[in-house]
Amino acid sequence: MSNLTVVSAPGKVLLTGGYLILDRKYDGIVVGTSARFYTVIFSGKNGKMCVYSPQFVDGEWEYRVSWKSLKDVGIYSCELESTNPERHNSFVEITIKYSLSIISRRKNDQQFKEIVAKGLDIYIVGDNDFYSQREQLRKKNLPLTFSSLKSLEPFCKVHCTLKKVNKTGLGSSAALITSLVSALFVHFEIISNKITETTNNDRKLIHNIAQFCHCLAQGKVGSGFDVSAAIWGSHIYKRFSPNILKDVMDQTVDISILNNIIDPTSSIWDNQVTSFSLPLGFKLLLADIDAGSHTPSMVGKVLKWRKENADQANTIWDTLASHNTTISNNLRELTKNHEQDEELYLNAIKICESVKASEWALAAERNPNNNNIALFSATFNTFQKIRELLREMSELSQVPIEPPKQTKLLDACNEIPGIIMAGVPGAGGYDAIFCIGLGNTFSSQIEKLWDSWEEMSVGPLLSRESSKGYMIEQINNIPGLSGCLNL
Ligand SMILES: Nc1ncnc2c1ncn2[C@@H]1O[C@H](COP(=O)(O)OP(=O)(O)O)[C@@H](O)[C@H]1O
Ligand SMILES: C[C@@](O)(CCOP(=O)(O)OP(=O)(O)O)CC(=O)O
Repeated sequence: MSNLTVVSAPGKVLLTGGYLILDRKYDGIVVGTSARFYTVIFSGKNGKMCVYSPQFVDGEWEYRVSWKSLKDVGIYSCELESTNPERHNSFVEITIKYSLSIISRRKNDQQFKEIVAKGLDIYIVGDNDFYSQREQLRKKNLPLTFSSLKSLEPFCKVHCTLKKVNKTGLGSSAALITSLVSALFVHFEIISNKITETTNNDRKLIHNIAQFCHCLAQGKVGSGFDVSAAIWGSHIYKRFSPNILKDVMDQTVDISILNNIIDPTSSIWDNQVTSFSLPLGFKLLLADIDAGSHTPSMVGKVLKWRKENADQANTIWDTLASHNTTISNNLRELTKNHEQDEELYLNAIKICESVKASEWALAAERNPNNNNIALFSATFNTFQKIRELLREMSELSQVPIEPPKQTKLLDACNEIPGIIMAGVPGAGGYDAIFCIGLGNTFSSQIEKLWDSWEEMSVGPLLSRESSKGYMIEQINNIPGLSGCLNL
């Protein structure tokens, strides 16, 4: 068994399907980000489970591990007792407790007990993009730009506690839990430590456990798209039935029952992962807006409105779903077209990257032999219709999903040549925007627009799309990782 394990998991952006994906009838496009969480595990020495998040003030938790024997012979549940009862990180505690309990069920051997008895040192860090870097840049007198962000050290300190940190909405808890579960399962050799040998059942096992831990830590069974992105990277997501986890959402759950439920061969899991990634030449840019919205209360209000206005809501939901499907079909067709005739496809990108999307229909007429241009134009128009419906939802439910201030900013982004989709990710609100453009020339113009936008403070993020899910890493291949662990 190796003494050192490193596993990373990506953040997420929900491009289509906000609110709809809470309902198993609908799906949505979720993309993985290049921003990742890293869990690093070393075999310990002092018999304790020590967890360090060096980016944070007070980011240290120390636990004594004990095993509670359950009714059947050989079934143990792991108990963690904090050596400092004033410090708690329930997301981390729940994840370690249930991961070790399930590992013990699957690896009831001497070696496992010896390793746990020695203790573990666990380090958790997230790429800078997960947390707002405005304060760091202000302290260094740097403007809020891509190049200032690039000048920050990797995994830089945020100078505050985890409770106070401003998150950017990339799904820190899902990426953290997924990287922690998978690192523990790799460390104890339940799943292979070679990414090339990772089987689909390995991913399913980690997925099921991470969904359970995330739901328990959040105190509710959510749609789970963020954990799914951390496991599989970009894909088209259809949720699992909430009933699968409803009855085990309890800290006193019987581990043998839980172990059966999370088993990858269990037929109860009905989530669907359809492979998807952005077509070649598409580039995703993200920005965090210094305003903030409270997602859970927005979700609660939208769902209440839907319940009270079922007919009207179902028409909007179904129309949105059909537009969302058009977007994913178009993008998948474009990927196929690129594979079949690269020259024609690249030519379409070249033509469209220097023209505003509202003029692509004309370009398509002028180039009738290149149907990629018509597909770009149709994708832009369909996404505009999706935005219209989200604004209608906003008005009817009185929830600012795409509020007027965001509309103004997104419309300005669409004026830049090459932009094919500009929208509010996930639940929407004032938190964030995304832009997807063709080719390379739009990035600098978007940066200028965001920098000069006066109505709101638009903070670019460095993340791009990365279609990969969780990965087993070598510590020295990740710039800045070993340095930030203060080893
Ligand atoms: N770097 C980190 N180290 C340890 N725990 C973390 C870290 N980042 C996030 N967390 C855990 O995730 C929780 C945040 O979860 P949540 O509010 O659901 O955020 P998000 O919407 O980003 O997923 C924190 O309270 C903490 O328990
Ligand atoms: C409304 C939703 O469908 C999408 C919310 O997406 P966000 O990306 O906005 O979520 P948070 O990370 O919780 O802020 C609710 C859900 O599916 O959980």
